[in-house]
Amino acid sequence: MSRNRSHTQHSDHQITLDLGDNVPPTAPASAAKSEAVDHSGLLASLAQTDALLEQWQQAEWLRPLDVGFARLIGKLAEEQGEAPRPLVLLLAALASHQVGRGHVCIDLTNLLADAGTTLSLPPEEPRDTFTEPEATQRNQVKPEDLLAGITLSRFQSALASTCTVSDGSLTTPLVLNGTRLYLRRFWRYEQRIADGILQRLALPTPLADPASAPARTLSEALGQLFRSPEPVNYQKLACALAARNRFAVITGGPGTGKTTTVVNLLAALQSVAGQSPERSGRKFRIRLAAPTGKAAARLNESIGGAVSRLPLSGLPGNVVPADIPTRVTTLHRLLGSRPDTRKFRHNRDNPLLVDILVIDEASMVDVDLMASVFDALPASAQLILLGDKDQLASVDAGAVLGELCQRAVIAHYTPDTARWLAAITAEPVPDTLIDPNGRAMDQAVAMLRKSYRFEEGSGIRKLAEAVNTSALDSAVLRQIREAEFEDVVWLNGHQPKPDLEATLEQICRHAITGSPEAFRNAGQARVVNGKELPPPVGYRHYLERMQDQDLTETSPREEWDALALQVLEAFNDFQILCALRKGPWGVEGLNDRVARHLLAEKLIPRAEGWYAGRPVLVTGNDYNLGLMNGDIGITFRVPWDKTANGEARDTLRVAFPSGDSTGGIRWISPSRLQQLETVYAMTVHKSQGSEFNHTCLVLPDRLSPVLTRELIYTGITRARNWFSLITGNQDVLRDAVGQQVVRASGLALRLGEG
Ligand SMILES: Nc1ncnc2c1ncn2[C@@H]1O[C@H](COP(=O)(O)OP(=O)(O)OP(=O)(O)O)[C@@H](O)[C@H]1O
Repeated sequence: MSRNRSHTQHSDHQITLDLGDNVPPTAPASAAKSEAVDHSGLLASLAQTDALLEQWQQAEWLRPLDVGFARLIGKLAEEQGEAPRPLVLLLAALASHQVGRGHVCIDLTNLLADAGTTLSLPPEEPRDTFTEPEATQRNQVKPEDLLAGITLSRFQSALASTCTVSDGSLTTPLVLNGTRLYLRRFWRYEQRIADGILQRLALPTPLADPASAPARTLSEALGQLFRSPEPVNYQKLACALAARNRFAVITGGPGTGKTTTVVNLLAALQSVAGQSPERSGRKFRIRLAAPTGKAAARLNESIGGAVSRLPLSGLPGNVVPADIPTRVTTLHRLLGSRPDTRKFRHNRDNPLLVDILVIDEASMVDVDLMASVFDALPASAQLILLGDKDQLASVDAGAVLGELCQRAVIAHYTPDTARWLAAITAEPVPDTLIDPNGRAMDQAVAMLRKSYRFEEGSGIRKLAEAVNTSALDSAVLRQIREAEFEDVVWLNGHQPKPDLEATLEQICRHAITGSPEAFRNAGQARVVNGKELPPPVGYRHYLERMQDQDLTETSPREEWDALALQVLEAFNDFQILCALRKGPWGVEGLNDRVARHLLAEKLIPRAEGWYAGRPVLVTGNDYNLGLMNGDIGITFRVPWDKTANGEARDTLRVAFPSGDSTGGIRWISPSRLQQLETVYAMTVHKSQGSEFNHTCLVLPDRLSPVLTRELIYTGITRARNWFSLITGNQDVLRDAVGQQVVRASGLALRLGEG
């Protein structure tokens, strides 16, 4: 998953399995130092391989699911009268392991070239103390040692000789495509996505001829919608490109105008529909969706304003605001998720009633969900994906958006596309983006390149760009260490290896106040886009707002709702983000510690269990309660219940935003909430799709595979106005940026072939 990671050394082998005649059961110290310990015996018999997989499972290197899958493959082979091959079982377990790590398949060439890095085994978690499984890890035979003498042709001949593997034309549980080995389900997801894209790209477009009536309408509409002069108006180019194709991707960093662009695009498309004699002026049915409740809520908030600012009256085709939806739903809701099954209500047999579907935050959509989207869309429906290609990929397998945008920076527009774009938009397409050998897929990807949210001197912008382009050199590091930016501070950047305990205390103090004094001019009088910003805050801010209320049992519910909304907004003004989950630098450790500090400051009444002020993060979808993974609520003490003699009685309720644009609140009793955690600290993974006024990114004291460029970039870009960094070691930021996520998949290849 990550490149450039230090390689595991061979010096600490201890053979803990019975290796038969080849190798003594416990390798002597001298042999342990040798690079040449032969582990091939472990692949000589099924029993040996099975025992090895069992050991890897015990050490928590593999999931029970991975080992179970390998055994199932063995059983299937036996049922077909075939002697199961140890190598096939090993590869089956490893392919399943890779899926658990977000890869769609396992690339056998990469596996042989560098098994340790490819599999991220042994797992590296920066911890000082070892639990029992971790201690056993130290004695494991490592995959790279096991595979040391094996060649690609040996893999291939083993896979060719079993009925459990095919090229996909047979219904086998494993599929081998070139050197990529898939679990069939994932091969199918990828195939369905590729087919859905290629089929759409091949559909004829009525806009192909710039002189045609629909193309002229599009051109006129875009001219009305984009009036302000820009050296190159990438938003306008993106609109034209996405309007032309039944499948399109619009990618861009924070504040580059993805929402603005898509709203303009939808207005332009409705304009074309409104003028179309074939449609008799009937407008398109449009739906907007996002992968999580949080992301949907965020788009909900911004889209209404963007639609209301549209200059619709000047557009051809009689476009009215109601033609552009402002309600955003989650993808699961849109597709019709059903309890206890991965299957959705909408599918090939029951497609969605939609002409255009827009998916925001598409980087969070995994291959399973994306394949379901294509299944549920009518063949002629237009799909537009929006997202930031540089963010972390989905938690589950796949990195669809990232893969589709692999060539986005240089665009690779063919001269034909460039001519068409110039004719429709009257915008010049820079020569650097033109490539006579551009592929069909390239013609459907648009990248927004100018940030409208962050001004030129913004440290958040500068830092995000430096991380993204690996240009985090000592000059940029010095700038953030020496607080040369208004919006960025590295709170302990002057200490190369700060003391653990002192740093954790510093994080807690920062969590309470937001440390405005650390920012330039104490964060005072900072003007952004013509508006003066309040200085940065910490958690004291929302807790004081909560305490400063004088509502009683007779106060109308709307007043409680208004208070909850204010407190939730105030909570959104600060968020600690961690790279890790466990350990002192992780979410679990910091949540405890911050709560204890807030208690000591008398800002909360207790630090454990349920209490007024406890912020919680929902960690799984709950359709009965209408809560989605990622939703954040705050616990309130409310006087709504009555005792037996009719007196008001205080109880706790958790206030969640209703998730639509109504600004309503859902009050839920803590006992009804099943999957949640306290959220003073949150992982960067969980923060995807969210944005906070002030974000504090906490990085641990040493590198681990999870610390990647994508993670750092995602953490930084969650900050809207203020960003603070605290590190356990000064080098960890630069080293993490040197590690990039590369997820194995064949989607780009399939699309390139198409
Ligand atoms: N062409 C433009 N001219 C001036 N301001 C713009 C333009 N495009 C976008 N903006 C402004 O920049 C800000 C960010 O725009 P928008 O919300 O569309 O970006 P985004 O890429 O969707 O952001 P996010 O990072 O939140 O996904 C908004 O305040 C918007 O009004």
